[in-house]
Amino acid sequence: MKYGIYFAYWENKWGADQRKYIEKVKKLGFDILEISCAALKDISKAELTAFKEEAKAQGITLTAGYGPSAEENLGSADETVTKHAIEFYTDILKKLEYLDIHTIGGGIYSYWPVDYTKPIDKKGDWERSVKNVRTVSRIAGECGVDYCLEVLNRFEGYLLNTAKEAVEFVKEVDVPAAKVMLDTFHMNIEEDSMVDAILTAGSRLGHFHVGENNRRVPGKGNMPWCEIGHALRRIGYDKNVVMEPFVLDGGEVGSDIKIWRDLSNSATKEQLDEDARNSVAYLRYVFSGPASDYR
Ligand SMILES: O=C(CO)[C@H](O)[C@H](O)[C@H](O)CO
Ligand SMILES: [Mn+2]
Repeated sequence: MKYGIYFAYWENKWGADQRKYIEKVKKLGFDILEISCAALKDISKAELTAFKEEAKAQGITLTAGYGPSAEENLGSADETVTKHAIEFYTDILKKLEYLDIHTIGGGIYSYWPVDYTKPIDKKGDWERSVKNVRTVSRIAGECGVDYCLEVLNRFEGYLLNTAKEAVEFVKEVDVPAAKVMLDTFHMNIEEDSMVDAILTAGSRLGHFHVGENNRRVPGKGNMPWCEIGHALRRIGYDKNVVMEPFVLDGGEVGSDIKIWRDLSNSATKEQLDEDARNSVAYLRYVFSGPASDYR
């Protein structure tokens, strides 16, 4: 398994300049930096090249996350929206291919965060989304990218709330590049058992986000990390484990993630870095070992 962190731990804007985090995460002991596709929308070829070269020079693997806007919703009943969404993903996937990024994950079958003041048509949106994710994940496959559908908790999404639903969805899409993505923060709200959810996803698990129950760095909350690691080893998971801590309030990120207090306890930049460094060392230790080993 390779271990990473989402840049937004340090930022309050999705579209922030993310290149500087490549060197930082390398120094902190990570293998991966996860970036937001928001930064790729209007990026120049020169900037893309600089990004790619920096990652190569530092020996860092890049992955991509995204929370699509309502205008990029592949499940929308409005054909203008779904047409625009398909064009948007086609452009992003080509950029990911150029950046040598092989994983995109998030609520990329719908939009995020969902506006619950509007009526929800789960059945209709599911059908439209399966059809349009099929189109987009075929393009992803041609670009060498795994299109990973993140299971989100009920307050952030309504189409895929459990691993079981995501497996059904991915089976209906029936394209090899379309995979299930789990996130321990969301699983903790929706799943009966963390272990059973991972076993349910099995070989379809394409990407894995880790975070505590309150979205602090792994090791600072109450998640059963030993059992989670054991379940990942049981399914032979050898892909990416990306931590997605959110501890800073304020800005676009604080508002979308619903951070209404400073979960960092007024941490300095150095303390935030130190927490990330210790957390990835902890995860490497807890998640390693033979499939039969609980320790
Ligand atoms: O878990 C998540 C949201 O709660 C998602 O992984 C990301 O935050 C989202 O895709 C935004 O990039
Ligand atoms: Mn996540």
